[in-house]
Amino acid sequence: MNGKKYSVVIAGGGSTFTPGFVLDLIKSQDKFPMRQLKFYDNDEERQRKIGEAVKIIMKERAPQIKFSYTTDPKEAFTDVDFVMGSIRVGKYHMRSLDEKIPLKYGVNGQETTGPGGMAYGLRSIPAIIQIIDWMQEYSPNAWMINYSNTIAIVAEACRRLRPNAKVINICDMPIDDMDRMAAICGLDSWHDIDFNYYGLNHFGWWKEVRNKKTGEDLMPKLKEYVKDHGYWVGGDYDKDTEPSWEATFRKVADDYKMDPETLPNNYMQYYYFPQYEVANADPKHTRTDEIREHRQKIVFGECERIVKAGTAKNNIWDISGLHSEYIVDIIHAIAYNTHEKFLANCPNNGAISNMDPDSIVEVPALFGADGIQPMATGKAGRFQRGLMMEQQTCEKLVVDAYEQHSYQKMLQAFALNKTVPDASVAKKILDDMIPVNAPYWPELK
Ligand SMILES: NC(=O)c1ccc[n+]([C@@H]2O[C@H](COP(=O)([O-])OP(=O)(O)OC[C@H]3O[C@@H](n4cnc5c(N)ncnc54)[C@H](O)[C@@H]3O)[C@@H](O)[C@H]2O)c1
Ligand SMILES: O=P(O)(O)OC[C@H]1O[C@H](O[C@H]2[C@H](O)[C@@H](O)[C@@H](O)O[C@@H]2CO)[C@H](O)[C@@H](O)[C@@H]1O
Ligand SMILES: [Mn+2]
Repeated sequence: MNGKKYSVVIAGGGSTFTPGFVLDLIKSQDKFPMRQLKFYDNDEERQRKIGEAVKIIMKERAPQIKFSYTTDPKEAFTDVDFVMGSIRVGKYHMRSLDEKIPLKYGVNGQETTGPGGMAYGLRSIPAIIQIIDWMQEYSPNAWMINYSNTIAIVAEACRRLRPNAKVINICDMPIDDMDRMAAICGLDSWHDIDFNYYGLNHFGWWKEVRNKKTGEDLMPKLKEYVKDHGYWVGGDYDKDTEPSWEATFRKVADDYKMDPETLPNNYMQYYYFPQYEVANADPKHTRTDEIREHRQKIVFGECERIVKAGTAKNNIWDISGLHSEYIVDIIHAIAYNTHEKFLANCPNNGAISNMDPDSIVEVPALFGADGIQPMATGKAGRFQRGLMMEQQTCEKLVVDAYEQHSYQKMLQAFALNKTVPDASVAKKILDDMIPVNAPYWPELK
């Protein structure tokens, strides 16, 4: 340990994941000692509901850490070592439209994939760039660990618009999938697994999965299980897993059959089976509605209970999810220069030998004080490379649309996407999305 105590700001303090992240930071004071924790949000009321509960949590469990929350960027981003990006531009209101507008035209509506994911990505670009600029102005030595989606598009925008910024774009889906692989193989957690993985964000495959301790190749055992059950573990492991997530993890059994040489990221379902997605969607009740009825209700209800009770004793986050442990691991690796292996979304530069150097890819990387060192993953398979070239071109076209304020580029991004059957459908979806995204998108001409 270097004796230093760190200062962290969560951008998106009103995020449903904030309390869990805070509890994990508190739990990790031995490995990541802190002197200050701040929240920043542009929705004062939403953030206050979480902030007031966290104030009680901090007083009871970590009084040594100075806590505050603010909507003032200078106050938020001054004197910090790490910025955690957890914003949702347009909030759930816009996510609901990302999901429902495509479904009006028989196209799957989803948070980070298809037209919904591209719409979300275009909204996120200016907000993330702004946060990067505030960080660089007020705390020039800080690192930003960005979770804010659509990661693939945000990462391409960072590559183009802020190539030297200290930002790492991460995703916890492969970690969640590997935690399931560990459970399937009778191991404790994803920490017991070594792996070779490549792809784009929410669009990837495992080439190798091994027992980190013994070196045993776990792929045969996993393939035998996954072909029937996907990544669904069931029992105690999945006692709190929501029905739509159960369907996703079970669907991996079909995703896997598209290439039995590898194991798929569960997001492949949206690209392999778009007709299945539409057939099983309810245009009037999408994932956002489920979250409003579940995660958001639970999180804000628990914060209200804590404030009313005046204590955080026995709160629901004491056994926190995977989401935030992963982030704490990453921040620790950078703070203490451990060069541990995680996954990052970054410029390819040869990590996948037969993809363009300027592709944004999701690959294993060593995380340290100097940022990330992406690892060589070898060649993409012919099937995977074809899929990736199309998808990453869509992602690049969205950033073209942002930079050039171009309707044509955004239309091409939608029309090229594997989830959209016809350019005339792409146009209808885009024309419906433009007015509702006016507060967030550049004007597309
Ligand atoms: N990378 C990953 O694998 C991963 C995993 C889980 C969640 N996420 C992402 O984390 C983010 C938070 O998720 P959530 O469901 O908790 O969202 P949420 O809607 O509950 O909270 C997001 C917060 O961001 C705030 N916000 C929106 N625009 C802002 C801006 N310009 N500046 C400051 N604050 C702003 C909102 O007011 C809200 O309080 C989303 O982008 C989600 O997609 C990513
Ligand atoms: O529909 P949501 O909002 O529940 O989830 C969308 C997000 O799903 C993934 O994150 C999961 C994560 O994989 C899991 O370990 C746990 O932490 O829950 C997260 C949210 O459910 C995905 O990686 C994110 O990018 C999505 O935003
Ligand atoms: Mn993700």
